[in-house]
Amino acid sequence: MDVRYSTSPAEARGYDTAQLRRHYLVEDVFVPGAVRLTYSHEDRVVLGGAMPGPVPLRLQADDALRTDHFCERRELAAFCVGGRGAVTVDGTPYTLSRGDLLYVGRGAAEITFASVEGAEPARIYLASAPAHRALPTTLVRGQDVAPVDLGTPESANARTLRRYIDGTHVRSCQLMMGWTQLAPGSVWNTMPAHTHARRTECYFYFDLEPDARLVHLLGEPGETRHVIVRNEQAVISPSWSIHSGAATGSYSFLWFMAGENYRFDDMDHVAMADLR
Ligand SMILES: O=C(O)C(=O)C[C@H](O)C(=O)CO
Ligand SMILES: [Zn+2]
Repeated sequence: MDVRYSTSPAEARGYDTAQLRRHYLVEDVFVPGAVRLTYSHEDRVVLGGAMPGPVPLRLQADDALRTDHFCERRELAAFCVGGRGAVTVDGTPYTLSRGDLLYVGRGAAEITFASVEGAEPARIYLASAPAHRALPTTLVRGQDVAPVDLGTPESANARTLRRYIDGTHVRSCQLMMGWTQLAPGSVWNTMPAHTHARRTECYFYFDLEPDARLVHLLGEPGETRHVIVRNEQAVISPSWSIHSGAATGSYSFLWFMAGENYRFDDMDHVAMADLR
């Protein structure tokens, strides 16, 4: 497990490109035949990916957690980004197609990932946070999540947001998660920008063409920095950081949050005039 320490706004002001990337960018989310995880000390979230080949992959606890099982004291969301996957939780299999999400409650002991035979290998994005109680493992089909349209083509930020985990379809302790898809021709997400001092948020960008790049903005509103992101990479945003981006082509992203409070819309909005 790749471990990332928390960072402060004062430190981030002095980071060069390599330091910004080392602290905030997660480059290799999907590695064939592996589960790759990053543990962040920001709200103790874990993010990563599983890309099972013919052999099922087991989700291990890792020394960073010092528990017997990964979900012994945490909850997990597994979102199918591509292919068809089977996630088995304590003997119960759930089949996921692109756009489906499985929430796994605290206490699940044995979690494995497999690709469905004959289908394209599954790419399953993983997001996790500490949990104070056990809530039911729940499968959410993408088609059952209501879309909300945001932005306008004139502002190049027309996009559709789907909230998968916000207390409606799934009860969770801390995790809030969703999928935002940019409309053709629109490139900006989350602008005007916001922070939420109460929570860490991570973005996982996908559906970019191989040569396309996304400029992800982070940092305090008055001291922004950027990282250049390619397809299927993730960015960790500490609670004091904006999280916004524009790409050279169309894309999608998964966002998840964990920390204090459980209200999607308790953002601290940033006026355009305050961005630097
Ligand atoms: O497109 C957007 O705007 C988003 O998806 C915003 C995220 O959901 C977010 O930052 C929630 O705090
Ligand atoms: Zn946010």
